[in-house]
Amino acid sequence: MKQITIGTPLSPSATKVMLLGSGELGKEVIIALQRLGVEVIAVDRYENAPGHQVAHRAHVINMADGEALRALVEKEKPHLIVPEIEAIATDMLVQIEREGRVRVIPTARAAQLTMNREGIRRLAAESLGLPTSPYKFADSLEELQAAIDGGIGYPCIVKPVMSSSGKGQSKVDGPAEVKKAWDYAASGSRVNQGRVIVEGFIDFDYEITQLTVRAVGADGEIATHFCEPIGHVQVHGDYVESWQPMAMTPVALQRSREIAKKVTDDLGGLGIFGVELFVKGDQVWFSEVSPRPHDTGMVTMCTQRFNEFELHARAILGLPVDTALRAAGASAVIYGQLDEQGISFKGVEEALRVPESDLRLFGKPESFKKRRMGVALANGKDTDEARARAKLAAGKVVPFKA
Ligand SMILES: Nc1ncnc2c1ncn2[C@@H]1O[C@H](COP(=O)(O)OP(=O)(O)OP(=O)(O)O)[C@@H](O)[C@H]1O
Ligand SMILES: NCC(=O)N[C@@H]1O[C@H](COP(=O)([O-])[O-])[C@@H](O)[C@H]1O
Ligand SMILES: [Mg+2]
Repeated sequence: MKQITIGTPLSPSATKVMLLGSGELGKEVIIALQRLGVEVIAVDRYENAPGHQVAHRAHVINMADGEALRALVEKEKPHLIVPEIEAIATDMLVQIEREGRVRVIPTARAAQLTMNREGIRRLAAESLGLPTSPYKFADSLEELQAAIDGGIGYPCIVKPVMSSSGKGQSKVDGPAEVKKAWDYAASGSRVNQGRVIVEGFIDFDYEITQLTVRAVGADGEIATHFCEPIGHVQVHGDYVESWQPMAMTPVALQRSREIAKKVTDDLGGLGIFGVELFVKGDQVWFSEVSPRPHDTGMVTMCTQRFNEFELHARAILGLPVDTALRAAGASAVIYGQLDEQGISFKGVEEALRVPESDLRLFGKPESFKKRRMGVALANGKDTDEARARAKLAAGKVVPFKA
């Protein structure tokens, strides 16, 4: 793995990186890359996405359209392609990578396997033998019912095979709720595939994201680095709060990292991964993995020497990383609360008066009641204090339409 030479942006020597997806996570990756002198091209499905607002150039295309994707890659000729969301034409990324002119982060195969829950779940459970919830796939309501009756049982979780941030996901407690879950999955699927995964419900004590970085070491070999574990709370499958470090037993931490190492070794390439794990006592289950920065990892903007976006930027360029924790901290999500374009925010000043707090307002052009529009960050003497402060700060910020 070679280090990439960094040139001058907007000149023939420029080192060019194309982000596929330019939401709140991509925006921070772009800022980190630009600080290292990289020329960044931001792509998303709609105009004025958060990352578009801070990139050298912005494009709006249907990223699930392989031909549109290829045409843009040929026009921009980036050195690296950095997928930021799952819903992209990953088959085309595999082809482009094969042609050898562009590197896909971390690898086109990783993007392809994680785009669809079936790909990554079968890899983790069936090829790598990692512990996961029991699961089955279904293409119709009848198959879903048969999967539940045939062993998955109640309660269970139904999700579209292609979705994220909990879209189309529901918990099913009994037979009366199966049809509703099927219909909801069909409506929430990113690409309406009409296929779902049904998973046995894991009654975990807590869940974590183990941020795992694959970066080039001084010897030129790829080494794996772990961040301190991040604890989080999810509501309806979407993260609302996260904190770092999460206190874990030594055995649970070791098992988490063994699982993270196995799955990221298999996915390969360079960059950061968010490995999602469920923990009960010393027992650990693999849930899923993002081959990119993770939403719960936004907390690292106030906890680590280098946040997860900076780590991703460094790792993909072949540069050294340092995953050290600096201070205990927490993040709390700010939802849009309104279905409106061009909203404003009251209470920013009060939020920033909360001790050791900070805010990110993403600048998304359109708000939905449950769209993540910002995040509050806070430090404290421990994660309890940080969590209380982050929630307090987030609660002070009130979206309104002027
Ligand atoms: N089998 C399960 N048992 C118990 N809880 C679950 C299970 N599957 C999912 N959950 C809960 O729902 C959350 C979201 O699930 P999952 O990560 O699969 O969805 P997602 O839409 O891919 O989310 P994201 O894209 O934000 O990571 C989990 O973090 C967990 O809180
Ligand atoms: N769990 C995945 C995740 O958090 N992805 C982040 O949300 C954005 C989409 O937001 P939107 O749906 O509000 O456009 C993505 O672009 C990415 O930054
Ligand atoms: Mg998840």
